[in-house]
Amino acid sequence: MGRKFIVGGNWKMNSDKDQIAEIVKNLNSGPLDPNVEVVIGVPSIYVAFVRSILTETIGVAGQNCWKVAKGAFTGEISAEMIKDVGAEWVILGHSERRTIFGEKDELIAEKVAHALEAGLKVIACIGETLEEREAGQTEDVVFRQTKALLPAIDTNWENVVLAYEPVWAIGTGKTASPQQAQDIHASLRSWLTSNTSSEVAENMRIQYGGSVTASNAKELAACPDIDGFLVGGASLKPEFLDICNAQVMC
Ligand SMILES: O=C(CO)COP(=O)(O)O
Repeated sequence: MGRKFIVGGNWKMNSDKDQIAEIVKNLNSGPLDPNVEVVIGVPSIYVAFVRSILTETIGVAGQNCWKVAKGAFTGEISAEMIKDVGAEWVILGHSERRTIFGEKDELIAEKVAHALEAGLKVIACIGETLEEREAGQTEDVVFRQTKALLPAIDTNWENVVLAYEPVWAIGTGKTASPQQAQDIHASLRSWLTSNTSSEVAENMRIQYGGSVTASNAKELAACPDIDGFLVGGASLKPEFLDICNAQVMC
């Protein structure tokens, strides 16, 4: 069986209740390709609201969580809480968490381990900065970021999706070319073969993220190792449906 295409929307810190009602109305009315899994990452405070109005065929994700279930961590939210209010997924290790909030590989691994233990599925993000790409370090960086996750994931690979998001392509309008993205996805898959198992590598869904829009989605979706997208800005717009349906339209 092939890998099921999976498209995530990452709303980041955007939207209010009125805008959410509008976006969800659009998603609920579709049409959505039944062969594509769709998940939307919403601000935690809106998870319950989104879950209550969104069609059950679309998953809901938190965009971050803390690494333990409960305790004296003022301002934090646990994986258990995200699950309790109806989300099935959490996005972890996003480059904005890494750069703005200083999250390191080790902390991200702890979060991934705990989220999986709590019963959430995880979209784990990796990706190089422009400086790292220009210094020829792209593979070193994404392999290092993925390696840090291995003990955290252990045998739980079926509940993990990897999102390759080159930092220089996020929110910049500068998409990786299909070839650039495909090259890294293929290298990651062969790294997974060597460092996990050929079964894990073959089944692992690797999303591409970074300025994905309805106009570049089809070409990217046609690449053999691109198994979906993680979409920021365009996930707030009606074109998100076209991105979700990109695979059937190519
Ligand atoms: O960060 C992203 C998704 O997680 C990508 O954001 P953009 O699609 O806005 O570039």
